[in-house]
Amino acid sequence: MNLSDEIRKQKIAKLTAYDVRFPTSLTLDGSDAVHTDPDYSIAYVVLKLSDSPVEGHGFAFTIGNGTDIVVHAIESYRYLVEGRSLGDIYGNFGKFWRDLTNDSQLRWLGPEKGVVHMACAAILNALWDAWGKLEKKPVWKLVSDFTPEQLLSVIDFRYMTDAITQDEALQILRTNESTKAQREQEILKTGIPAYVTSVGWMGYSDEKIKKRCEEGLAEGWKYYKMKVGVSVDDDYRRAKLIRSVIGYENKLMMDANQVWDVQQAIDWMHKLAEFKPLWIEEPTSPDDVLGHEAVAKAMNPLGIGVATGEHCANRVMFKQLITRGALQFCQVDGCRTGSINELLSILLLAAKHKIPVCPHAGGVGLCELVQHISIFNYICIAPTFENQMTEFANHLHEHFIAPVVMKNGRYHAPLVPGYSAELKKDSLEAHIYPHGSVWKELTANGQHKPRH
Ligand SMILES: C[C@H](O)[C@@H](O)CC(=O)C(=O)O
Ligand SMILES: [Mg+2]
Repeated sequence: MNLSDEIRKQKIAKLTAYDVRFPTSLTLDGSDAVHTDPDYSIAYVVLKLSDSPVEGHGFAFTIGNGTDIVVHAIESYRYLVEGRSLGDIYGNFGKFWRDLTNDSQLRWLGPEKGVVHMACAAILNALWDAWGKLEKKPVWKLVSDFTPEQLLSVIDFRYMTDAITQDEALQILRTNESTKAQREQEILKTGIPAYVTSVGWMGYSDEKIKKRCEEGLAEGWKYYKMKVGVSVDDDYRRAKLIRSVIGYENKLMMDANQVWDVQQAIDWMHKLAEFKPLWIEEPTSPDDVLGHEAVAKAMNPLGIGVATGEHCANRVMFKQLITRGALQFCQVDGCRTGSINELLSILLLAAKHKIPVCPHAGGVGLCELVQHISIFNYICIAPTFENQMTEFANHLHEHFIAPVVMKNGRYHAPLVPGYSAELKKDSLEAHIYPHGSVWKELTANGQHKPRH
């Protein structure tokens, strides 16, 4: 990896982690069949450097209670991060990724899954943010400018080589190399396609759903997602309502958030099939590869795909799902798997199998992150927008220093250096849990009761 001396000499001087929560449960933004009252939250990492005012900011997304556990886990990795030079980290990022995610004792809590993996993702996201800022590039541009060989060097291919070899990955990247510049110009002009989730959260009234769909149409949206899975009669009524507003020329997707047994998913979706959903998302347990495969087989004749990924812990799970034909839409998440290093291996595997990647972004800050992933995926790995769109949820963007820019239902490429992950100072301070001003006030007036 080519690194300037300026970058190489920096050390990570300090890692700080914060528990930051937003009270979205008050309005039921983000609610679904199983997460009925989420408070969108992040375990937020700030990395200070030894010889530069640049800071790396990153996070893992959570939905309230338990964010403190992720913060604690992040702090357990401090000894591997503080004092490390950036030359050492970025110079061989694949190796650093392995050092971090496979700490010989902490790995027992995963490995590469759950709270420890989310903690690693938050730290790695902050490192990518710092790298982008030091190179004065948004992260999508930083990664897109890598040569195929440099790109491969940040990936840990262990556990993937039976599904995709480094040579196959190199081939995919080399095939796209000569036309990268063209696609970069294209996305700078027109952005990338997106779909909107915030029209159909489970806790919204019919009136609110109708209004949100009408607003969506006026804003130029073509793809809409609704939550399903509590009552089939309610789902039927809501799907009919949404279709009556958006018509059949626009696309509708459905998300069950893991609520069903396998056969129940199949039966339920037969009842909703007349609304022609493009996909059913998370029909059953996120770990149930065979279950997803069975649902996919049953949905195929109905023209409905299976989408999943927001709860897929790592590349190994994606390997099972993709190679078994158990998903038709790959919903990688910017914080659950091990950041860009691991995402790259999943994107390459998806490209090998011609599976569209539609990153998950229903949360706080996820849209800010995943726009980078979709952009470099399009530029370097999967140069198509056929069924390949990025989720958008219209909440809490105002708290970020460089929020997403949406126009006509499309993300416009972020131009600010870094990973778009940095919170405004005031927002951070006000939302720190439980002592930030927002939480103090909600607790004092009885709108919030701590759950422990
Ligand atoms: C709890 C989250 O809001 C979840 O419902 C998001 C999700 O499933 C999605 O965006 O997709
Ligand atoms: Mg979902």
